[in-house]
Amino acid sequence: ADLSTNIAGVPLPNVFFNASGVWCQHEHELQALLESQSGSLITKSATFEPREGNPSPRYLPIPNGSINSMGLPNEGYEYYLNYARKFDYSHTKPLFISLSGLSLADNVKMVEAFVAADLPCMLEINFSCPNVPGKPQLGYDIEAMDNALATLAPLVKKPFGIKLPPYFDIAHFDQVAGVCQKYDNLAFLTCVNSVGNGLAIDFETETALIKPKDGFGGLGGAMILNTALANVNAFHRRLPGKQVIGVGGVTSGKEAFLHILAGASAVQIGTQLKEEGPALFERLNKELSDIMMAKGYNSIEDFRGKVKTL
Ligand SMILES: C=Cc1c(C(=O)O)[nH]c(=O)[nH]c1=O
Repeated sequence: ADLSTNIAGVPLPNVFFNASGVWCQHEHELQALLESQSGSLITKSATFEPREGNPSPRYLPIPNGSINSMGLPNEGYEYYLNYARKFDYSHTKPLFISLSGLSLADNVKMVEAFVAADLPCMLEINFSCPNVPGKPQLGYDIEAMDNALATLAPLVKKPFGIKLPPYFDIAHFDQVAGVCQKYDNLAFLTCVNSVGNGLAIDFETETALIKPKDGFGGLGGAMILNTALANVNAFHRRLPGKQVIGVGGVTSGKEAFLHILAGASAVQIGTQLKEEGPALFERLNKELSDIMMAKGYNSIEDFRGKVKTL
């Protein structure tokens, strides 16, 4: 079956790529994604200055998923800007760049640098990092998000996307969609980031599993699939002129199929990629293709967003 798709008109040979933050902080990791069967690749969310991030242990697999409080470790935006400059855009797969400034001013400076470089890469601005102590995430401050978009959208000029946290209230879906609708070049939403500030405790040692933030960290993996599907479908229904990239709980072709059925135009993988490595993408392509053939679908558009209701 044909797993190709496009985001803001940019073709992807297949729907799969990494979730920002996983297998993408350093060039050798990005190279492994480039050589994998992924349909694209996205860099670790960049801040203006390089960051060490939080003390370890800061990521752990747990039953049905993972918990992390990485603390935005990254090489600084210039590292990723240089990578974007050197990237061979004749590749079959496009490059996405994730930006996660610690302030609007930092996001402005990074966006301006990328726009000035005039590169074909796609920007995904992260409004939802849950793990920077003292920095409440933009995604849960609707006014701050609107203000950020009012500043950043005109600067970016070309189509771009934002990475959103999960929402759990219909009124919030309505409010966030209302804000996003105002920005014509906001072309896609990536839903969802980790479910913020969970707590994993070891029964034997009676101790939190990860070191930062008293053990509080973002939850990912299988346990967040149904929250992710709801966010993908909520924004797919509310924003027909925009696209949604689905992420959360994809461990096989089956969950990818469900994300697309919910409305996703592409599918990112975090926890499962962290655990399985880039060979995952060959498996997912085969599993999704087999599912589509079994159901009589030839392309993504044959079933995308067509989830039925009772
Ligand atoms: C960019 C920081 C993020 C981090 C992090 O670096 O702690 N973890 C997540 O689960 N999501 C994020 O957006």
